[in-house]
Amino acid sequence: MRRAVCPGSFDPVTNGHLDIIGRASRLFDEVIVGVLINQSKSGLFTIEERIAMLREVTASYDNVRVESFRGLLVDFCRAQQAEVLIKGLRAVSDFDYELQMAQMNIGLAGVETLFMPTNPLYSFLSSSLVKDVAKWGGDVSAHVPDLVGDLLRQRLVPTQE
Ligand SMILES: O=C(O)c1ccc2[nH]nc(Br)c2c1
Ligand SMILES: O=C(O)c1ccc2[nH]nc(Br)c2c1
Repeated sequence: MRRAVCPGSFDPVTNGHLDIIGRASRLFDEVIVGVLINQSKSGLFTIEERIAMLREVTASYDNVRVESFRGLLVDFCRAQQAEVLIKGLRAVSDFDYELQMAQMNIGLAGVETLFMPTNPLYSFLSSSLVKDVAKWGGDVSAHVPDLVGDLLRQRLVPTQE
């Protein structure tokens, strides 16, 4: 059983994330989307909300599971019996940090990291950019699943000038 973990904050999930998750689901028997519980940073959406959004938008993939985790990513991989991490790469600038993490994770627990080039359509996307644009009333409907767009609008009353 070939399992892969796809980690992130997913605050919220974007079309870029969904592209990576969908492509990974076609390569592995099972993909576990790991939502990081990060005590030091409070996000826009709660962990439960992020998990609910992810489960909703990945419902059509029968081999994708969504779980949250805290602490070391490699411990989560071991607990899930996943040998591989899957990460999207949007630009060369992503690679520096990702390479460092990948080398650490191999060293820590022999967990491999496979990088997937993001669809060029989404290479400028990030959850934080989407939140910033939505906060000021910008239209992000092309960049996030409809469910997420609706929740963003509900959560972020456009900030008045
Ligand atoms: O949601 C995040 O923080 C995040 C970060 C980095 C990421 N690389 N690939 C994916 Br999918 C991904 C998700
Ligand atoms: O949403 C983010 O912050 C984020 C960061 C880094 C990322 N690499 N690939 C993807 Br998809 C991705 C998404």
